[in-house]
Amino acid sequence: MASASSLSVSLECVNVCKLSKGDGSGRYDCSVLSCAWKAPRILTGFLASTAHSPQSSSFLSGRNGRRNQFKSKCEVLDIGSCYSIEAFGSALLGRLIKSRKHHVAGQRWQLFFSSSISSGAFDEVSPETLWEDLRPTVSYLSPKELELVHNALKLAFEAHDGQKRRSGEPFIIHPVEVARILGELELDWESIAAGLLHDTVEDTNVVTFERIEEEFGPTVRHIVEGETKVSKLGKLKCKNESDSVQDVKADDLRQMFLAMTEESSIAMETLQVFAPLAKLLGMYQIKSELENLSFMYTNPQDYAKVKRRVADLYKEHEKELLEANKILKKKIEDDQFLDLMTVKTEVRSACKEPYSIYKAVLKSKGSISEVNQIAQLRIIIKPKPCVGVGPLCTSQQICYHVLGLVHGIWTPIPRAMKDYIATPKPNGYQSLHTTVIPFLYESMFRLEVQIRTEEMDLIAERGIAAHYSGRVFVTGLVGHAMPSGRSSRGKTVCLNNANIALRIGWLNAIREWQEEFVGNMSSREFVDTITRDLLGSRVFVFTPRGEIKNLPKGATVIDYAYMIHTEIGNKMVAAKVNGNLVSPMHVLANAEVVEIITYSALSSKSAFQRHKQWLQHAKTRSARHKIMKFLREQAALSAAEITADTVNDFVADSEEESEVEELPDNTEWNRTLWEKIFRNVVEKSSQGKYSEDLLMPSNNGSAWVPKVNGKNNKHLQHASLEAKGELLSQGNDVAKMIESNIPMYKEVLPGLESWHASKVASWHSLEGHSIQWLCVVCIDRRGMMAEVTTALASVGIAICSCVAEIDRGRGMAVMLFHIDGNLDNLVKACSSVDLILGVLGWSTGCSWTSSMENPQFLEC
Ligand SMILES: Nc1nc2c(ncn2[C@@H]2O[C@H](COP(=O)(O)OP(=O)(O)O)[C@@H](OP(=O)(O)OP(=O)(O)O)[C@H]2O)c(=O)[nH]1
Repeated sequence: MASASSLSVSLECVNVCKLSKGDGSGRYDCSVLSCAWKAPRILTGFLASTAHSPQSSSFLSGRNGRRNQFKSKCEVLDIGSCYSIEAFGSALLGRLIKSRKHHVAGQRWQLFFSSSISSGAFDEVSPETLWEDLRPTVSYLSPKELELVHNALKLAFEAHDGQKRRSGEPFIIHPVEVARILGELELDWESIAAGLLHDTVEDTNVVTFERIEEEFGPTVRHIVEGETKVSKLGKLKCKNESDSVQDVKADDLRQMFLAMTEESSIAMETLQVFAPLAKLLGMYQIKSELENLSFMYTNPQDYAKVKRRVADLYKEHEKELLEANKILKKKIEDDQFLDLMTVKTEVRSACKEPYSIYKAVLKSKGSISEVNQIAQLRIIIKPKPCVGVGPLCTSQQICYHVLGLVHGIWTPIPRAMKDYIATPKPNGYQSLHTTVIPFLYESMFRLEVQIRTEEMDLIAERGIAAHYSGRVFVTGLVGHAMPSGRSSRGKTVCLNNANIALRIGWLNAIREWQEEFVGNMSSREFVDTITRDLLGSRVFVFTPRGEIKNLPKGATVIDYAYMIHTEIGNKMVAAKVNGNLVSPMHVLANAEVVEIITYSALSSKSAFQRHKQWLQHAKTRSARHKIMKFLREQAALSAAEITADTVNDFVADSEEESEVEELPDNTEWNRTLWEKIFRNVVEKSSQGKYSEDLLMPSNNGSAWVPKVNGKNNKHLQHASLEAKGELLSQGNDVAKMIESNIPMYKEVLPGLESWHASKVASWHSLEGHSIQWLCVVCIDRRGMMAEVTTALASVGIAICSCVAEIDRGRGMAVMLFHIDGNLDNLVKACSSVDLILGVLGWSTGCSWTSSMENPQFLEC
């Protein structure tokens, strides 16, 4: 049983919109379910928020107020930017209830339909008949919990007694159906009780929240109350708009006319948002139901064509499928290894779902009449919990053995094999896939074979619900039986926490994103982020330790760094792929080994500049958000005058640009920004530290202008510095050089300060006057010097002298240039030097003769 406390994801707010009541009540039933739920509550809220008539033949049968429902839904989801995976999970589940019946309507090779409430049995509905019907579904609960659920059912019955839908169906059937679906997902008793009671307070006078809390505890109340608030909000909204009754009716009528188009836009939304979310949550059954129904509504012609094609193919290949099934079963039965290692191995025939077939057609740019591969065989292995002494083999190894059997009897199609056991999908899905041609010499009938254990199959069907259900799983090692959990519906279950933890890694990613993005991202953006980043095509790369990391296709090193850890992304200065230094903008390819080089002492300015550029190359929204946050922080640190507004403007711009994933024309922006930073840093350095009289007056009484490289340099801003501790004097006291304030200097190369000072002093002494210098600290790599000098030359900076040192042990280098150039050029130069791959930072300044009492410096 799923426990409310069993999940690490605790979220503050659940927002849910009812799809439709389907009862013709004409009320505005958009709802917000707002409560602090744990993950299992996703499912309860999701169902509880959705009313559905099992008898309805329409996918979305709400009649009146539908338009408002959906308008409000968007508003609701955005309230206070409070969103959560529960919100989406809830809304998602809402779509499920309706779809149940369509399983029946659909021509499937394998049908299942759990509801046993028949439409003709309305008159016989009583608490006891309903309980008889529901009980088997929730039989995994303890006797005490069963009693509580039974009591909830009795109370719900009492509350809804006499209430009927237009169809004549007693209202109580809806909450019982909700409870049934929750029961099928094996959620905890509180979720199921709340499912039964979710409409009792709102729709009846019998039950109060206090009573629910008294009889069922605060958790059940919390869920029911949250759901009820949602519905009330919809009603209040109507009142607040102070519409007259006529107005409301007119609006209802208008909406009736719009209903048909609404249905298709709702179906479209389901396809675009909710089905992908079901996929994300690993709820493949639900995903398929939602997709097929939406497909039917959005594109009835193609839907019908696909169904016809499936029926034709089925007729055509039915015999082959049965034969293949038989051959495989025999092979499995005769296999001694399987006999030794497994309790049983099932072979099930299945058919690809209509919408999946259609997607494949679109992808191949073919036509529906060309579809020829729809048959699937699923081999579900149940390993023995304990064989002999010690581990004999893992359950995964049994799967690979079965794959060998399949390939031994049938010809596999080259490169069609997929190993989702070694590299599970982000939603936790594990299975081996291969496609074979079983009767190669007689027919081109293709068969997709999926091989997995019972445990993997459970996750394949239920996804997140399997993780948080009471069911625990078969251990990975055959021969090491873990303590057996409750046996649910005859299935052996054992705990394997490591596996579970591994598989819910993606859930943690969502949680992390949610924490990260609350307040920064609208609900819709959040859904987009998840669907795009987690559900699109993937690329698999390795960490230097050999762990597999899984990113969206097109992701760059930047995405990888941020996926590993926000701080890694923030401190990245370069990266290696397969041992070679690459740009962080490098687009990852499968099987690359990616290593991130970080540097903690990067100056804020430098970090700002490079991350600004990276922003355009981060493919994942998650990385982009993290970079934007970082940029704000760095901008604040770098220069007070780069106001939050400036950065916000920039961030807003880049958000828009990010859709097209293009590099911005950054030259103008860079220049302005860097000028600001330069001037600001210099000004900041002098703020509060120096009194006016310490500034050296010029001969003509105006502010003193330093002579640099022998010339009066008007462009240089200047500041005097406290003599205490920060002066570097060198040699025969002919020059003083002020250390620029970039912390990396001390760490990068030992003795750097004195090396730096001595070089500057010697240039100073050689020239006989102040000189301008630029120091670049970087990673030691081929071509670095050429790139830096090119950057300087390209903006008109003259290089008078240059020295460089390499620390091979650390793979770092420092270059010191005696330069000649004005501030504008220097700004441009530093800006482009900063973007050179492997540059960690730079500083610039000028030397002063010792005769000057108040040394001046320029720091960048
Ligand atoms: N339960 C579950 N099953 C999965 C998952 N991913 C793939 N499958 C199953 O494997 C089939 C083939 O998937 P893949 O081998 O990845 O092939 P693909 O690249 O063509 O999608 C899917 O059929 P399909 O017709 O391609 O379905 P669809 O995923 O395109 O809708 C589906 O039956 C998953 O995450 N969970």
